[in-house]
Amino acid sequence: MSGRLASEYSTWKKLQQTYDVQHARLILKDLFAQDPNRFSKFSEEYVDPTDKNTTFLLDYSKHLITQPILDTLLSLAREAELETYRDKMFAGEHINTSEDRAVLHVALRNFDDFKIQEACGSWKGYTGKTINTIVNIGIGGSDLGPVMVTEGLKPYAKRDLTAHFVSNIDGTHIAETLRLCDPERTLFIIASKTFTTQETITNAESARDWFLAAAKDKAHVAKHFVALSTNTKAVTAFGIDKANMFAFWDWVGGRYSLWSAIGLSIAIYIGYDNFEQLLKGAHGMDKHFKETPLEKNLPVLMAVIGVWYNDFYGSQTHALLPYDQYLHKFADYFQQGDMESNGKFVTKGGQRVNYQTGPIIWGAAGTNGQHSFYQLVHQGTKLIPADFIAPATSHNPIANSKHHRILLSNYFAQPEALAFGKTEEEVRKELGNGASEALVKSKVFEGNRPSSSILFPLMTPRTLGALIALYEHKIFTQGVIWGINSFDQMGVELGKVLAKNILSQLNQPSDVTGHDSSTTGLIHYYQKHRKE
Ligand SMILES: O=P(O)(O)OC[C@H]1O[C@@H](O)[C@@H](O)[C@@H](O)[C@@H]1O
Repeated sequence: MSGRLASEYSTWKKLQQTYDVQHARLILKDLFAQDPNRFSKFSEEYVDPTDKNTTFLLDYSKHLITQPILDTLLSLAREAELETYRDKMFAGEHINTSEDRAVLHVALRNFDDFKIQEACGSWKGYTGKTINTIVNIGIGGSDLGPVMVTEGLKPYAKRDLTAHFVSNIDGTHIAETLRLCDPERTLFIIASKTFTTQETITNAESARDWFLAAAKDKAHVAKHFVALSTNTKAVTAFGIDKANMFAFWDWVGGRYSLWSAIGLSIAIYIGYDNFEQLLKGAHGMDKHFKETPLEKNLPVLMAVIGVWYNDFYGSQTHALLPYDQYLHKFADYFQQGDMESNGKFVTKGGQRVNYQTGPIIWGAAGTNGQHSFYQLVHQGTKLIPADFIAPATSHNPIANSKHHRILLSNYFAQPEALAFGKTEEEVRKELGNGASEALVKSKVFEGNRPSSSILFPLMTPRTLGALIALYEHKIFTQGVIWGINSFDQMGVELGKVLAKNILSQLNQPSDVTGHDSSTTGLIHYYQKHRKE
């Protein structure tokens, strides 16, 4: 985060040479054959420094690395002054330089300083009925975290409460959600750091109209609308009482905000005690990141291995593959977490980078992905590093855990198949003599496709907190190495500005001015065919 070009570091140059000379020889099958201790060397059990019961295993042995390569990757992190920038973040220095802000989501997990009260339960609606539904209206960081965590921790949910999340400006999203709600028993949580986001404010206004159509009296809004924001003025202008505003601060980035008041829907849904456990789990990982030597520092290891593929192997993407249905939003969440943080082509010093920065993050819950895109992961022409994530124990051990054993057999098998593949010789043997050459070739798995495996005992609030913080710090580390500011999001602005201009031109064809012929043609076609 010094803002220097990573390609200028001596260790970067060394890594490039190492790649050029060695990559053809980095074959997982051989690396495992040469060293029977490879697994124990390249795996680490995380034990939460504040709670020995929160653990998981990170196996990074199925990566195209040797000890000297890993050592050089860690030297790269040192040359980029990772430790200094990490300490600056924890000390509250303004490492978000473009916005001149501190980056202190880690302070929210130091929850002695932070309390939010449980808002539901005793909370009654305007007719005196208890609240049984919450609707979080927010987008981006004010939506994805609450959605991912409430899904992830559903087994801890209070069963008498339903949570909905509305984000898209598409009227279908709010309309379909409101169909499921009773105005007398619904609490709307308007989540927006800035309270100016067009989608959120428009959805909130439509929710308020829907509510008032039933409740009639504006005074009842106070019982059914709360706000999570940094912008008191805009919240009160909307008509939400200041007393119903849960504040937070500009040093909490949107995509790092589930730990703040933005987590209210999570706290209501799983209860405050469980929310606190989530924070504690993240705090444990913060401590690990802050205090563990880089050689054993799990987010750092994941980050530097990611840099190896991204910048030297030319991998374009990174897949997140949780073998846990509860984590089906995990990849969506880190799509924003990673891509909005590290999708930048300019360093903090303002230079255009001459290397790749953030990878494209994608994924789906296993085993669904296997029946969809794994064909390409196994036999396509692209190298796709992947993280396989699973719990040893399921919250739903139905059929004597038969489902879970099958799920986990797939979780173990896929990384094995990716790494070791199937040779032509093996295929030939299997098919016997008469098989065509084309058929033989089509059944070969080249292997040597790398992955990490993360295995934890059971999905608990504390474990999920640790896992989220693990990835946050991985993203931070990579941002430091690439010299970019991981904490602004200038790239989302241009489209917003253009949309605002176009919105004012949608009435009639003669209003459409100042665009290229493609954009003009598209808007004209829309104007011809709309029925409103
Ligand atoms: O929480 P608010 O202010 O509504 O922002 C919601 C989202 O807006 C987007 O444009 C991004 O910048 C995200 O980082 C942010 O989380």
